[in-house]
Amino acid sequence: MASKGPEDEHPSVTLFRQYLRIRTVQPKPDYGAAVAFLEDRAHQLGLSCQKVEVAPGYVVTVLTWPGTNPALSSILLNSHTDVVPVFKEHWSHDPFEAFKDSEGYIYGRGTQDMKCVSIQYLEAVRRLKVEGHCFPRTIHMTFVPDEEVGGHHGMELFVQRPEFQALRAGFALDEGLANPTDAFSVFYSERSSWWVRVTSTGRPGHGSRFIEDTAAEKLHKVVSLILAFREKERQRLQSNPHMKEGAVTSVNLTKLEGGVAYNVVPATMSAGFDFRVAPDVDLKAFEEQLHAWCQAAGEGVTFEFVQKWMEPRATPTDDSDPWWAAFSRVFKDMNLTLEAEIFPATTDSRFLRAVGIPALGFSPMNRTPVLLHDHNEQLHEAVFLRGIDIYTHLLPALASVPALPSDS
Ligand SMILES: CSCC[C@H](NC=O)C(=O)O
Ligand SMILES: [Zn+2]
Ligand SMILES: [Zn+2]
Repeated sequence: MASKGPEDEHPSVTLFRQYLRIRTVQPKPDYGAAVAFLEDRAHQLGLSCQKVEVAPGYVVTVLTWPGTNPALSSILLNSHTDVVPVFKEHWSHDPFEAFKDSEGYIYGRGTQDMKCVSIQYLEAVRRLKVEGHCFPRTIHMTFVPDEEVGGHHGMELFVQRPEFQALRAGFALDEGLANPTDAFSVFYSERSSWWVRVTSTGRPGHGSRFIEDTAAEKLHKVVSLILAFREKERQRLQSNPHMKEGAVTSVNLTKLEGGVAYNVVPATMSAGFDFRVAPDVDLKAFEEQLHAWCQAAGEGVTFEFVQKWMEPRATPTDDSDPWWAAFSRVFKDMNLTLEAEIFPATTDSRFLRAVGIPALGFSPMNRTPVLLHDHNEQLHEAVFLRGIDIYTHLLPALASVPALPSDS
């Protein structure tokens, strides 16, 4: 596909590229610049803009398009403003320049995760407003900080605030993942993150000796047991072509710590694991399993949680659910294929679902490889623009869902 020159670039693409150039990159995101950009958009679109500082320096920006029936609950369109760091030397273009190649591929951190979605929401609302539409339900667009490091200074705090209650959200959309095929992925649940530090203690001594009961031997045992479990889950996924990644539990050994010198046997060593526990797992039983692995390794092996999510929830995906019916109908009408899945990592949707708000994770990117957090993250401008079309069909459908028992 031939690319248009800058003079005839679609204005929504130009806006997307402007937003990509804002360096909201962890660990020191320029949130001030993002909030200023969003305030400007609110002004351009004639929308009210509320800023809620959930922690010092952490602002949630809320743009609101009021509905015609204030008695109804609202639609919440969520996106996070931060992006993950880059290894610049591995990129073919500056990740914060929003370079577009001659074929129309836009390179940049956040092209998929998830600055595309933020701009698609804004541009879909703009188009619908310009065309003179209005819908019964209010649409709120929330732009939150801190998602990429866990949302503890973002959505986790926001859902507890009176300003959040006042939004009266009945249903939410948040991020999903690209899909390399013709189909679009939608996520109705997600795995629970359990970050676990296993600490092993044992007898120290001189590095030249056969010391009994060392911390390292016992740590090795735990690591082996956990990696054997990993292999079992990997096989379970691989042997079933219908199974998606989010349906099994994954684990990776992500940290190893310990040791002071080559010739000193250390008394303590530790290993860090990133578990992503599938939503159908009995969490209490799984914690018992962690105890059992440590116990099997020997005396003095313990574990602690660095991150532990205990409230997995699923948003209904049966046609008797009015939100799902409205959402999926749009895809049927547009002749697009939807694949409903469990999100393999975590998103801010978990905080919304935990306070009882049904949420679907959806980033409208088909025919696109999954490149979030990867080098050369990119998105084709045609896929981006098609995403705006999809939202211009989705928003009217969702914001017109008739009154529900939960609305009163
Ligand atoms: C559990 S907090 C970390 C959140 C992070 N979210 C997106 O990548 C993730 O690792 O899934
Ligand atoms: Zn994201
Ligand atoms: Zn991310």
